[in-house]
Formats: sequence, structure tokens, C-alpha cells
Amino acid sequence: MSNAAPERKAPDQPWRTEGTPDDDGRRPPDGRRARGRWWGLAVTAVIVFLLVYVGLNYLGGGDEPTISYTEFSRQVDAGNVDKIYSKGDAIQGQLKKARDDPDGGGQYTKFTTQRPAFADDDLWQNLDRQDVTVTARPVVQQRSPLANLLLSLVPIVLLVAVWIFFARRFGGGPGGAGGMLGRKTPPRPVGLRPDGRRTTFADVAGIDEVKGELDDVVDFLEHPEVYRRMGAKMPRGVLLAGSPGTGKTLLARAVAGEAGVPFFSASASEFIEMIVGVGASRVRELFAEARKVAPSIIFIDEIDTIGRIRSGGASVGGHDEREQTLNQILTEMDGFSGAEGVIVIAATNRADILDPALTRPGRFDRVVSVSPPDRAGREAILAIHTREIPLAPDVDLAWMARTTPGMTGADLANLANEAALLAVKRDQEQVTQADLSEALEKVQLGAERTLIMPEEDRRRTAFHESGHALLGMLQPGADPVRKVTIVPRGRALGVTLSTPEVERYALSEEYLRGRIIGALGGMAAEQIVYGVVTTGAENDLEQVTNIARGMVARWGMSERVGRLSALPNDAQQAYGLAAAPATLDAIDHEMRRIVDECYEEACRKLRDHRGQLDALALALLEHETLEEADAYRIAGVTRLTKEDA
Ligand SMILES: Nc1ncnc2c1ncn2[C@@H]1O[C@H](COP(=O)(O)OP(=O)(O)OP(=O)(O)O)[C@@H](O)[C@H]1O
Ligand SMILES: [Zn+2]
Repeated sequence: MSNAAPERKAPDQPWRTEGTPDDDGRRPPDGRRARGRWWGLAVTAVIVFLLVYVGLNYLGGGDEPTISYTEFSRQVDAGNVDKIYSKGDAIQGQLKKARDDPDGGGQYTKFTTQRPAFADDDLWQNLDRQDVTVTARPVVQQRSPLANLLLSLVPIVLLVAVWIFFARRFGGGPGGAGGMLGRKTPPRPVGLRPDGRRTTFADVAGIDEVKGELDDVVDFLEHPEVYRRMGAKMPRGVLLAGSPGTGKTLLARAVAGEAGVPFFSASASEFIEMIVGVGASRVRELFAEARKVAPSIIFIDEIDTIGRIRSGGASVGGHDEREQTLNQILTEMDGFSGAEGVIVIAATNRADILDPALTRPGRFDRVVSVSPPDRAGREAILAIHTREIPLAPDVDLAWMARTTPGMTGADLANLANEAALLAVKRDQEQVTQADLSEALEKVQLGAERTLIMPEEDRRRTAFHESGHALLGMLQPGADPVRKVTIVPRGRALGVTLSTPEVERYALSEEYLRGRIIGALGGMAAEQIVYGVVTTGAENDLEQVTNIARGMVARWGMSERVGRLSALPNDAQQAYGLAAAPATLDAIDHEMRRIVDECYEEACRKLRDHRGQLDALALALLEHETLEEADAYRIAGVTRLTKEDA
């Protein structure tokens, strides 16, 4: 429970919902999904209505049985008919009392019948003689001709509506049938942000080198004719590689904004999530639309979902679909006649598993890696995302940037937004430094949880966290302890937060051992104080294992395993490469050795400093949370700065 990793959460970006559901490749946000459900209900209702409508109109008649004209004449002659209504040759009538229908219609009182055109009986005279009331009026209640017309149109209109709905929903299928049933609206470029501004490089910070690399792409899009005249070949595809939230989508959009060209956006996964067989045709359509308005940009997110290395042999479900879609993209790009002016920008956070066919010349031959921002970059990104937020004078963005190493642009955007939300909740006019700090804690640690903990568990947690904290403070060269708390957060019962003072790029063996010792401190403290350990250390052990594995198998810090990268990366794995069993044994052995040594050291140190451990635990029980300065003071440890060490 130390060194809680910052949570990766995609911030809500209001302008991410631009475009139609079809051309904006993102997964639908909840609102859109809910709308889908409403549509489903509406369609069901329409179908039910149609069935009922058809049933009433065409199947059921009135309630009266139809009797033969012969039977009707017989009843008139017998004087049994009370009254009739007539229109043309149709007759509707009522008997004085129920009679048996000799034609097998059972008993009836009311009836309808039809007078044959060739009948030359004296019906009128007979009726008159028998004193039957005759009313000449419509047999069926008559609607106006207009109403009738409208009503007969209703089912047709509804059917067409349902048809269009399904056609849009499931996209255009290939070939003629697709043209009819599976038609969807063609891809459209994504619009401006709601405030009417285009996204430009001014909205992107902290990745200046990358912007530089994209400058000539912008220039080409602005003046394709200049390049065409020179016969210069421009890149057709740019691959943005980098971890989630580093701003790849934002960059692609900014390139379009800078050049002032239309931006088409799609997600590769969307192509293959569609019903089978439409991925390739969607790609064709997308490129066709982009060509029409060239110069333009096509952005394909998550390209790795269709562009991963083809693992030879068995083709599993969905595999062919993926391949077809990928081939279609490559074919389209190969088909570019050079200066056409459509540039494809793809994004991935798994460049390592991409099919080499993708990065061949003429395809995504320009690979630009986008990395998380450094301190200055983070400050610049924070400045961008607080542009529209009124900030109190005490806000120190430089300080915020220092305390957020490892966070991406998306994390920082999220942080700024959380702070603004806090300020609103507190009815403040401005966002203060306190709001930002609290938002940071929330983003890094998960929101505070209200959980009533039994006193015994609180005590145990206090010692556990004190163990982490004390070892963190005693370890030379370790990241300073910023905060210790036994207020439950996220899944953790307590948290000890350490963040580096300066950006760390290369980690020394000593530092890594220190991290392991600190992480084992919670468990060691429980062992020393209570003699037993609890399940509370699961997270700690996970961290410890990861660090130890890295030391042994990736960073060459074990003599026995040697200086080789002994754990295959994904690409090697895809080719079926794996370490020899003897190497795996050695890795296992060495990881254990390191962790055991560190655990012994943790226990030894805590025993030697038992008084300080107890003091920290007591203070935690009383105050629940200790900030950096208090923690060091109570533990009686002087904080070592870089200069002292
Ligand atoms: N360098 C940056 N400068 C300014 N804002 C950024 C930066 N990086 C990310 N952001 C913010 O984070 C949001 C999300 O980033 P974006 O979607 O571009 O990341 P991504 O790399 O495409 O992530 P994913 O791989 O998850 O799609 C952006 O809309 C922007 O608000
Ligand atoms: Zn712990």
C-alpha cells in the first residue's frame, strides 16, 4: 500500500462527442448507449402497433355473422326482420329475436349480407309489407376519403422508418444488397469544437519535438500543389505511438486544425465490431469521402486491434475480418497517387505488436513516438487546461507539475477538471491551490471511502502504514514520504504516498531495493507487532514482485541470470520465443533471493527503530492522516535532501 500508482482515467472532454456516431470512431458514451436503448423500445412499440393494426384491419371483420341472401329473404318473408341498414347491395340488419342459421352460422340476431346484382326479387315491397325499418346509410362507419388515404399510408411509412433505422444502425454492406438494405450515411468529417474553434497546436503542450515532426505534414496539407509541382512524395501515413492519454488523438486533430483541412476519425475496433463483412467496405467508403474533399486527414485510432502481427496458422473467429479490413486500408494507401492530399494518421499504444507490413515505405512509414510529458511539459499542459478556469492567486502550477511525475496529458486534464468540480461544490468563485491538491490526491489515490473499521483493524492498519512510512524515511536516496493515512481510499485500507523529488529516468539497484524494502515494510511491521501477517499486503507483494522481476530479468541486476533480457516481450512472444527453462528457474531463484534479503532487512530495521514505529502508529490512530513534515517530525527523522545525501 505504498507508492499508490496514479489512476488512469480518461477525462470527460466535452468536445469529444463531435461528429456523428458513425464517423466519430469512439465508443458511444453512456448517453449514446441509453439513446440506443430508447430506439430499441421505440422499434418494438412500432412493430407491436403494426401487428395490431394489421390484425384489426384485415383479419377481423365486424361482430355480425354474414348470412346468405337466401336466408335473409326467408327471414324477411317470415316477418322476423326488425330493421336494416343498406348501402348499395350491402345490407346490415337485426332480427326481432335470435334465429338459427340453416347454413350453419349458429344462432344470430344481427347479421350482414350482400344482395346479388342479378337478384330481381321485390325486396323493397317485401320489406315494406313486413314493416321493416329501412335506413339507407353506410354499412361501415365511413371515414373521410383523406383519413382513409392517410390510414392506409401509416403502415407503409412505419415500415420504411423501421427499415431506415436498421439500415443506419448496421452500416453499409458490400455490393448491391448493401446499397439497399445495409446503407448508412457516408462518413463525414468531424466538426469544430462547440466553441467554434479548431483544435490547433496551441492546444497541445509538452510534446514539442512531436509537433516539429508534424510541421511538414501540415505544410503539405496546406500547399499540396507546391509539392505536386516538385514531384515530391509526401508521407501517406503517420503512426503516432505512445501510451494512453498522451494526446495522440489531440495531435491528429491539431494537425487538421492547423492545416484547416477536414478531419475524418474512426476507430479500428469499430470496423471489426460491425456485423461481419462490412469492415472493408466501411474503409473503402471512408477513403472515398476523404478523397472527395482532399486535402484531408483520416485518423484511425487503436490501429493495433486490426494491425497486430498475424500469428501464423489457425484463423480464429474474427481473424479474417480483421485481415480483410487491414488489407483494405493498405490497398487504399497503396492506391494513393502521391500528391492526392489525403494523409492517414494512425494511433496505437502497442507499436511493438504491429504487423511490419504496416510500416513499410509508402504506408505508415513515419513513426512518431509520443511520450508522457516531463515537468515543464506538465506545467504547460496544466496551463492549457486551466485556461478557462478562474484561478486564485495562491495557485502554483509549477508546484503541481513537480508533484505529478508520470501523469499524462489526459491525467492532468482530469486533475484540472476535478479541481474545478470541487470549487463548484464549495461555492467558490475561484479554484484554489487546496482544491488542486485535493483533486490530485483524489486522482492518485481514488476518492476517500467512508468505511467503519473495527478498532482492531484500524490499529493494525496504523502499524502497517507506519512500517511503510518509516522505512521510506530511513532509506537513503528513497523518494520522500509525502503523506501517510489510514483513511481508506479506493481498495486500500490505508496509503503511504511517496513521490520523487526530481524526475527519475534511470533507477539504480540501490533505489529499487529501497522500494522493495519500503513496500515490504507494512508486512514486516505486522509481523513484528502481532507475530502474524494479514491479507492486507496483497498489493504490496504485487509491486515487490514486479520490481524484483524487472531487476532480474530486464535490467541485468542479477549475476546469476546475467545481462540479458530474459523475459520475452510481446513481439518475441508472438514469434514463439521464450526463455529456456533453466533461465526461468534462475529468474525465480534470484527474485526470491532479492525479496528475502529485503524482507530481512525491513524486519531488522523496524526492530531497531521500534520506538519510532510505535510513535508513528499512535499519531496515525489519533490524526488519521499525517502530512510530510509532521510524519518526519514524529518519527524523529531528518529529511535527507539530494544535497545532503
Ligand atoms: N500534450 C497534451 N497537451 C494538452 N492536453 C493533452 C495532452 N495530452 C492529452 N491531453 C488531454 O487529454 C485528452 C485525451 O487525450 P487523447 O485522447 O488525445 O489521448 P490519446 O493519446 O489519444 O489516448 P488514447 O490512446 O487513450 O486514445 C485530450 O483531449 C486533452 O484534453
Ligand atoms: Zn501496504
